[in-house]
Amino acid sequence: MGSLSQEHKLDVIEFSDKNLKPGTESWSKTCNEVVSALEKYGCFVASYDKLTQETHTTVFKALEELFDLPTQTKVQNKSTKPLYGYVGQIPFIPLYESMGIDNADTLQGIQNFAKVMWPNGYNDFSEKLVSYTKLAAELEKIVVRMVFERYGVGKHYESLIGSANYLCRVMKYREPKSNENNMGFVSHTDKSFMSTIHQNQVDGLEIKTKDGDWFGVHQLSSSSVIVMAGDAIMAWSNNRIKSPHHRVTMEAKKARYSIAQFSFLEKTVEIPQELVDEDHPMQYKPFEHLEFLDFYSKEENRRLESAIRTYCGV
Ligand SMILES: O=C(O)CCC(=O)C(=O)O
Ligand SMILES: [Fe+2]
Repeated sequence: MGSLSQEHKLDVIEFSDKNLKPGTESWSKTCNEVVSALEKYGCFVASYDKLTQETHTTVFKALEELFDLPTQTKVQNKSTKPLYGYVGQIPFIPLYESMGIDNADTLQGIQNFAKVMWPNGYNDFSEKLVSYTKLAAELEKIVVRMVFERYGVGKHYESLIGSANYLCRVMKYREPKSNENNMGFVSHTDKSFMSTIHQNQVDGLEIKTKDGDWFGVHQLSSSSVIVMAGDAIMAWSNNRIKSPHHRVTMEAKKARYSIAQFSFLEKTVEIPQELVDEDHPMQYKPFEHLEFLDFYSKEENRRLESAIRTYCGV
């Protein structure tokens, strides 16, 4: 792997009560910052003060307990939806293990998952995890609203976000052994509309710029959440926002835990007509988000340079 560029750094944008009142000057300023960061790198760091140190600590303790379960229990995490179940024990990404939780912003969704992991009774895993996932979903909705307002299509926000379903993937990257490569997860773009990522205090996420340079994401705090554009918002925005390639490289001699939460829209996604004009001809046909996921889950489509372009590009 090539060396990392030191020239790039993700913007850090503050999300606190004082700049989250729609209609205020500081709300508009934050909308501008959000869109300019997304247009530049496809992601940014939200400093989200509702996410407390206590929630952070509680959630990652719960994840440690979860990943300490026997593999034969963890593989019971299955779903009828493509790409929603257990992933691990894969020879070319040996450090990586993850599980998927559908309807992750609801206590019920997490309880359905927890019942499978602890069939004989039960701890308070769901209450702990939901204290994070609800905040992550809320943050994502604020960001989406800001993007819509900034692009002058606020009137489409409610109907789009009303159809969002949240998949949470909880992840563990174990530390590499001395004879192992430190690749945690391969380069990819997310298939979501948007994603949020929160990590324990172990770094590893790397982002690719539009010019092809890779850089690491550092100095995250317990209230930092990375907000990242997925392929679906790239299509919806008619390529104004690009979903960035990213990967995980393990440097520390300590396990990394992270929580990625992905929004999927259970409706047809189409570019608002306001975002199509002579200078911005329509780049993508309308598509069903979950059918796109189905397409991507097929082996022959997993290594496409851009699955979304192949799927519905004009
Ligand atoms: O663990 C991370 O920081 C990133 C995970 C990721 O990119 C993904 O699950 O799509
Ligand atoms: Fe990702």
